Amino acid sequence: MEAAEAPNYDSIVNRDEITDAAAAAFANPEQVPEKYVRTEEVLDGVVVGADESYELPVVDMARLLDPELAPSEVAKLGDACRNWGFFQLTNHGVDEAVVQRMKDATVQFFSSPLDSKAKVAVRGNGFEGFGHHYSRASSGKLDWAESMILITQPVKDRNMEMWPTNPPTFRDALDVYSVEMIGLAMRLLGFMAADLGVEPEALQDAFTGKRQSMAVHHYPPCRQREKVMGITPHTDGLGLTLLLHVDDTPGLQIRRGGRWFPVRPLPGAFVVNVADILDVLTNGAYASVEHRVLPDAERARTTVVVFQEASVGGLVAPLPGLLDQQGARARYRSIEIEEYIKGNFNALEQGTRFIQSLRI
Ligand SMILES: O=C(O)CCC(=O)C(=O)O
Ligand SMILES: [Fe+2]
Repeated sequence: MEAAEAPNYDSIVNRDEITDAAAAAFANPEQVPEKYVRTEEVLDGVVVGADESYELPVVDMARLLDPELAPSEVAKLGDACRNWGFFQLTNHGVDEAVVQRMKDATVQFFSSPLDSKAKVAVRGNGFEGFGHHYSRASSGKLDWAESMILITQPVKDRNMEMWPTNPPTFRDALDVYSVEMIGLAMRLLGFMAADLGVEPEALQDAFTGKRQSMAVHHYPPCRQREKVMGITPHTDGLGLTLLLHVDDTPGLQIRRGGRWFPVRPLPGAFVVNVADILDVLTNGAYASVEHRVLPDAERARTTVVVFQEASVGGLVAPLPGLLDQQGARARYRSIEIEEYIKGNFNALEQGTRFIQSLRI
């Protein structure tokens, strides 16, 4: 593979270790150390309340796979990707045992003592390992969460010394899960292609053999919810994101028209979202939308998130087939994937959005 197709995620992200002090803070939901206090950010934007009825898009994989029901379900999928950038996916067809093993291993990993988790702690400017999520240099504040990030595919890109051995089931659970998620992503991309009016391969090829990384997040409860952020508002920088709720604790919020819409997790569903590269591939037809996490006051929340990278011939660019078919002009300029990854992480740290700078 050419160098341009295997971007290096290290040295471009800044992640803080989970120190003894951080672990102690997370274990005490009553008190919030100054390093985590960011009330102004939390209160930026109205949260749509439980009293207002709204329906986040739900897409049913069983209907997508049914030839009779597919056309209307593909339209629903397309509508979700264009107008929300997010949907919940029901009847996803992923082996329940695989999902359960991943959930169990994740819960066991986070409930083990800090010195055990710290065996795979982030190192230097490393992207992978156990630590805080990305730190925003500009604010100096930290997210109220502990996260572990790993590169999972292709297998040759794995950094096995960063893969936990405790619990002993973790590595195998993740290995099997990561393969299932590629399959799920490819099926979804086929239906997205149908919505976009291009051949399935036109979109799927952009993801085939590309990198997959994953994050497991644990958001401890916090009684002073208005003070802390579980994850800073951001858009996802890669292609497609597949999120699994390990429990039924809510916390994820999606920005729409200046307001935050809480996701009400449906039992057994995945939350799928369009990330920045898919926004570019579709020439802006699909929207990569800002989201954040607020921790719950009472209950911990744990998620497993898979990120699929994409590029076309080493470039992040609108799909040529899509532009031809629409006779449209490109809304984004093309950029090499390596350069894109660097720019994206840099922008994330500064609190800006890299794909804005690619707009023509
Ligand atoms: O845990 C969540 O609900 C969201 C995580 C997320 O946005 C991310 O990892 O990019
Ligand atoms: Fe995200």
